[in-house]
Amino acid sequence: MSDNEILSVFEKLAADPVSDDIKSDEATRKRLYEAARTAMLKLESPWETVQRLSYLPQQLAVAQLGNQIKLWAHLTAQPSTTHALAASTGADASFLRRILRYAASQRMVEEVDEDSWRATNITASMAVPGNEQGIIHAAENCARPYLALPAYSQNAGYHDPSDSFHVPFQVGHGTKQNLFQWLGSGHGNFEAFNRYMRAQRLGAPVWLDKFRLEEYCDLDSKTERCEFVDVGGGQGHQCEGVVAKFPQLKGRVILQDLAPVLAKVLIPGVENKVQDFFQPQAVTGAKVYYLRMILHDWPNAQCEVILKNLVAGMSKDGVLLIDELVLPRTGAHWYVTQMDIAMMCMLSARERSLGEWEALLSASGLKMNKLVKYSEVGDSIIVAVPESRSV
Ligand SMILES: C[S@@+](CC[C@H](N)C(=O)[O-])C[C@H]1O[C@@H](n2cnc3c(N)ncnc32)[C@H](O)[C@@H]1O
Repeated sequence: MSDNEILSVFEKLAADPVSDDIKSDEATRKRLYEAARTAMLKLESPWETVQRLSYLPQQLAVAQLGNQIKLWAHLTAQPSTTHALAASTGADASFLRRILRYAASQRMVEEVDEDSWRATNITASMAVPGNEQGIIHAAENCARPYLALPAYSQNAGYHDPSDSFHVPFQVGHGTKQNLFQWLGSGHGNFEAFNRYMRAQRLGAPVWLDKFRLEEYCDLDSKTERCEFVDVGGGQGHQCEGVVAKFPQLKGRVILQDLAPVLAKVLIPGVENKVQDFFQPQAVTGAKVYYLRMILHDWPNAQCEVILKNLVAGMSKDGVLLIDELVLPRTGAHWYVTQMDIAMMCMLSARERSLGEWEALLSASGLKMNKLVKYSEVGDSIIVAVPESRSV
């Protein structure tokens, strides 16, 4: 293909609306997105690189501000003018024009004409309630720790942190508490954290679509036995999913987390039980203990405590389901690598490769029985059983 042909393909892609065929074919859309993203980065000049990196935090700040004044929601509802938006948001027109002009240059909105704007796919995405919470969580809880990584490392040495009380988080927020203590004692934005944890995988592949939970739970159980415990289950969305998928499930479904998290959660068919996972597990002998995005929050030493507490409470036929990312040996996706750095900065934690998972399980008295990968980027269910078990 000649340079001119390449140019016309890219220009057409940039100018035209995304075709319905591409929109309805997620695999092709993703391939195109990744290819265009890589191509853009390959084309970048040194000046463009420094501009992109230096002003990156502005995107997050403007995204949050637009949600604060419902700018994105107003524009998603209908195209509008600077003055009409000033009237509906309460912001000054001159201030708003500058925000909108920046947003248009990032395709967060589209500039139709002078002082005339309409929504893009990005405007609408920013206004989705779960994404709005993600933006607040990133801006208020995470951004300072990320930016503190160099200062922290210069002082602490350039190695993996291993203690959640000594990570960029403390430097960024000027605190001695770790993330969960800090959020739980009224700092930062706990509500945004909790609501984003619930929403962050909306639209992403769901483990229950690929993993056959019914092979591990007794759907017809007539006993009081607990069939499913979501350990550190947050707002209970996975318990909710289990109950919705298996309405016939008779056994108990239990949601565990810290008291402030469970305070406002009420899901029909799900029992709430306050449980600190660093303490012995109070619900013993359950069929399935499920941990989603828990172990990636902690360094190995704490993960071992969490896992050993579960092993001690497991009966002969119980299993542990670990719902986490598994890093490939090479070519990890940007979603996974940015999550890994987030875990490092916020909690001294990490995403893990297959070998790292196996080592952690073995150190905790467990072994991997099965691995079911349910997303392209590596979301997986690791089925683990006590090491002493024969299968
Ligand atoms: C990253 S969130 C994951 C929540 C949920 N499993 C999910 O997938 O959305 C980590 C959860 O661990 C909980 N947590 C933190 N420390 C805990 C502890 N010591 N005992 C029990 N839960 C804890 C938090 O309150 C939070 O709900």
